[in-house]
Amino acid sequence: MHSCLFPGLIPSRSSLCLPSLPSLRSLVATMALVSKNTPVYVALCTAVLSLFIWLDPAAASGSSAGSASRLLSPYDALYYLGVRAYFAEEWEKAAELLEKSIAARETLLRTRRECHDNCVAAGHDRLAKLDTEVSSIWDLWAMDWVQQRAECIRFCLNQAVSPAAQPPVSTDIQYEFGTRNPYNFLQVTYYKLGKIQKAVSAAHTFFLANPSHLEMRNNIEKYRRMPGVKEEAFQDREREGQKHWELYSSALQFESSSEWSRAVDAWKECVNETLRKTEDCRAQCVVQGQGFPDDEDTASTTGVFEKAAALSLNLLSCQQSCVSFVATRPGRISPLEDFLPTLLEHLHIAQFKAGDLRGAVQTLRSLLLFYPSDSDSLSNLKLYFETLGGDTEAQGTEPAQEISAYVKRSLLEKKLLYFGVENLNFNFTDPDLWTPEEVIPESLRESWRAEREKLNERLKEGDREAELDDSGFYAGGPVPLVGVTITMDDAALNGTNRVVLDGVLTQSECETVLQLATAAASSGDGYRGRRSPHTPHEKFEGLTVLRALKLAQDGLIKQSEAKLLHEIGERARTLLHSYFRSPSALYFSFTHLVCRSAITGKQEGRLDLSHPVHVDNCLLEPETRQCWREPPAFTHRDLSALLYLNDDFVGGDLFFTDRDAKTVTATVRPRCGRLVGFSSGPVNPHGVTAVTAGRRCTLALWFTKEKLHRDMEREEAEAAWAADGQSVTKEEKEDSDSPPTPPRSGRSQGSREKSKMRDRVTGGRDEL
Ligand SMILES: O=C(O)CCC(=O)C(=O)O
Ligand SMILES: [Fe+2]
Repeated sequence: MHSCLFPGLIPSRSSLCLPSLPSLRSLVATMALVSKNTPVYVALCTAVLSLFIWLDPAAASGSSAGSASRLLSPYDALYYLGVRAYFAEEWEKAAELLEKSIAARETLLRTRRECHDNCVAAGHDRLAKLDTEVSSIWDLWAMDWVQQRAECIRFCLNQAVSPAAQPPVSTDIQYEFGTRNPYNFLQVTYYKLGKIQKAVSAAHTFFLANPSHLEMRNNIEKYRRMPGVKEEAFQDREREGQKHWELYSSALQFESSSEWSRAVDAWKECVNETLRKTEDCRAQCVVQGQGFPDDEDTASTTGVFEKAAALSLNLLSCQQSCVSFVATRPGRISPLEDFLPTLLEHLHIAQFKAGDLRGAVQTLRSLLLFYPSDSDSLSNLKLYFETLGGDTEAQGTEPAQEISAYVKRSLLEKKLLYFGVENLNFNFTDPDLWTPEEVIPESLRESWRAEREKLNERLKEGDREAELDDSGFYAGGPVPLVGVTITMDDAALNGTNRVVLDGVLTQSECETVLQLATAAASSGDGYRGRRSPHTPHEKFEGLTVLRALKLAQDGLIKQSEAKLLHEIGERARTLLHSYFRSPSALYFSFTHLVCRSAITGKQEGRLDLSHPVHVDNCLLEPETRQCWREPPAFTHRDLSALLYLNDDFVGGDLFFTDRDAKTVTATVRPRCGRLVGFSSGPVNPHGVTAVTAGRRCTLALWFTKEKLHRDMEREEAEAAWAADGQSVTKEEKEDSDSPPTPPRSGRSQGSREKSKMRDRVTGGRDEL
């Protein structure tokens, strides 16, 4: 029941085409699983769900724990129903069910924690017998203890949670809630209901965990401009679970303003809150249940002890992973490394600065439990002792008890886990950097050493980027167009698979395309000027080839101008395909003519960028230098290109950086006919400096090696031209006299309608 409901959503989702479809990775993933039996399956699932809700009235109410007659409903079922109501545009119902599913999940997590805590002591009396008995009797007492604990937890959960809500939810649902996607649905739902304050807090809650979601960023900006929307409306509804991050930020702030005693308080609270949250997470591992490791064949052929070992290893691994869970900020993919030791490091320094030397010694001793031979910590300890003078009592301060217990328990878990890795084929990713070498089996250390050496090799100056670019492109091929020159290559641009070509457009071609941008912007069709999704100080206008075609059909621009836009894209593709010696065909993935204009009067003291540093096909995480090829990044983009049209503006330089998103490795000044090409992956983080005066126009192009991801809109424009008997690859003579023709296909019409919706809060597909 828990996993059968997703396919039911797919037909609704794809057929309704609502303006702001929350990105359900899981829905898309499940789409592949939809078989020809899907409608039956969907109907069955829906029927089962309705029956469940009918049998258990508490389900629809998402009732809270505490009374046997009103048991807690499964939050995933409520969520599915809420999403169904959303796609059926039943907004009241959607809001009610989505809220209930959020509340039911909160209650479930709280109940599990309570049951865990209530049952900690269950069966302890049996444990006392372990020392007194031997052999098989010993086993029986141990099993008795397990059963007592199990019975206690079962009883506790049954008091409050319906049986259907007790098994773990599917990973899809975990992902949905982990990425706060229910708030994405709620944002639209409340907007539709005219409940703007609630829409704002839902938008804000979602955006905090999805900071690169451009559509939501636009929505938030629109909300900010709405009369009556106050700053207080931007509330994080998940704030309760993120207290330690709030404390972390304020502690850092106190530190930077040298308010040491306030910093001490904030760091202490942050440590406590982090420990509390870790315990909470670990309790969930115990109560929600653990499956066997992946290899089910082994699990089914092995005996009781091996199964028990597999299960306990899974439990330990889940508990260890809480370190990463707690250390990952909302909206980040990776945890902050060494989180707890880092907090202690900050704390002891703040204590020292605030004059609490005894506290500083205690915290430093706690830190030394993680890194017993760290030379900086040891010399700090010496310094603290010296400062304390003869106060031997203070010098002898023991580490904090909870930290000692934490380290001791963690070490024991790691020992068991590494034993499993070495001898039982178990996979375990250690979330900590402080794990002492002696806990890690020698064979594992050996293979890590080899990997590290390989990486170090690669990190040697100059070698680094070239080694890591796996795009398949290989810069340095010929440039097959007369008049085009290579102005900067990899060496000049200080990177890999980057190029600047000049002379790709003539001055008059630049002027024509610039006029096209002006005409499109003032036509009221196509994209209207809207605030840049990247900065409030600039306006953003864009035009695709298909929209240009429509403007031409409506007689607002010349056909030849629309075709020129198309043709110069082809020119760029030919040049870059050859220069980068692309091993496969390159398809257009997305192209638009885009202008960024400084908003006058809003430029004073600007510190932001016109386009923040990013990588085109993955999500860059500068702290870890990782780049995640996953949505909302445009993961299918392989090659990026910018064909510049003018230089009469201030600012607006393109720059490349290192993966830290800070170290600028090359800068390119736009000018008419200059084409910059680069592979879209992690070797090429880039950004655009603020445009502080004038308008900067560019034809931005992205290519993909996968035909599946080619730009269908572009093909639609080509088909329309072909149907008219017009060539689309050659420049045409002017045809300003030809009468405007209506759009040719339903799909074109659809696109136009979409463009009209663009200014609404719920916005359309984001094409940036
Ligand atoms: O306009 C530019 O120079 C760069 C724009 C860009 O990086 C992008 O749109 O992804
Ligand atoms: Fe880019």
